[in-house]
Amino acid sequence: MERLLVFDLDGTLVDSAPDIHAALNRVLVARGLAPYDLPAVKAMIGDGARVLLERAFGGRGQAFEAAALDVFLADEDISQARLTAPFPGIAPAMDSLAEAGWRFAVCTNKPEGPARALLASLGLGGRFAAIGGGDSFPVRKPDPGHLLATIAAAGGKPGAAVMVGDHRNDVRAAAGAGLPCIFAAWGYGPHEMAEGAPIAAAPSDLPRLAAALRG
Ligand SMILES: O=C(O)COP(=O)(O)O
Ligand SMILES: [Mg+2]
Repeated sequence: MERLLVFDLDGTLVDSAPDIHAALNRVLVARGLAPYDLPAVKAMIGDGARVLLERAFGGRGQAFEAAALDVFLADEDISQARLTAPFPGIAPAMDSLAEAGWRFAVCTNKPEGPARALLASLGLGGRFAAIGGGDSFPVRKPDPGHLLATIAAAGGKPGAAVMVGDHRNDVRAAAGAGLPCIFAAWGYGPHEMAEGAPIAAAPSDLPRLAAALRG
């Protein structure tokens, strides 16, 4: 059976925090609120754009405004890579996985439109059999339904799939869907979020770990 590696996007495939940081701070500063530093923003990523803004506004003692989410998502930095790039080693790791017969999908809590645009702007869009965004299905990670729907959209089978992600939401979605997850140590989540999942120190570990999980 054809094996499918399902990548999380922000913090796993691409280092998008610098662009998210810049766009978020523009929204805050335009409203007279203090900006955040990059590590603080990395710690707020993982549950989608709306929750990111709720956390950022909440941290400044302000209620979330729906209008701010529209401004944030319309910011070019969210969908056009300016500071964003694939993490070092991702491209060669995908090349060797593809040679070993793996196909790829993306399961991200970022809304699907910006996720697709971002991957296209990096020249990566064509590498994925499916891109499941945070608003593509009725549920999103950590709900396993998001991962299962993405696998189905890719024409894959959960029994031949592996998730790779940098957040507890990725680990829990995979556990709920009954498939293994590799935790990406290069991402934004602290290692405790692996919750016992095998940890890849670098993308170059992925071919070996994925093969061990679905040999
Ligand atoms: O947009 C987010 O908060 C998280 O996105 P991810 O699921 O690709 O990490
Ligand atoms: Mg992530």
